[in-house]
Amino acid sequence: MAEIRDGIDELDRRIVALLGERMRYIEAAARVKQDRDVVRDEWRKADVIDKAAQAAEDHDFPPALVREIYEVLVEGSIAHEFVKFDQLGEAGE
Ligand SMILES: O=C(O)C(=O)C[C@]1(C(=O)O)C=C[C@@H](O)C=C1
Repeated sequence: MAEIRDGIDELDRRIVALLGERMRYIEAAARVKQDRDVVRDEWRKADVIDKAAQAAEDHDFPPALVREIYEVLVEGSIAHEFVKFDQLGEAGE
């Protein structure tokens, strides 16, 4: 059991490292977007979640669970992007 848990812990470190890498792209998006109205993009959110669900099927992981995880992930990313977007605006004022 200890070996299994070590394996899970190692994978979790890698998953969180990748999530951090994803968040750096969110921050890049905040720098590139010119208008606060385009920070939230519902079409793109649905596109991201659909692609993640497809990837889940490819990797034998429940797609419905990935949809739930990505709903939280993308909403958290949007919230983070708004914070960064607003900070950039304040810095430029
Ligand atoms: O694709 C974008 O425009 C992003 O900013 C990335 C992202 C995401 O988390 O994938 C975040 C905010 C948008 O609403 C849509 C998608």
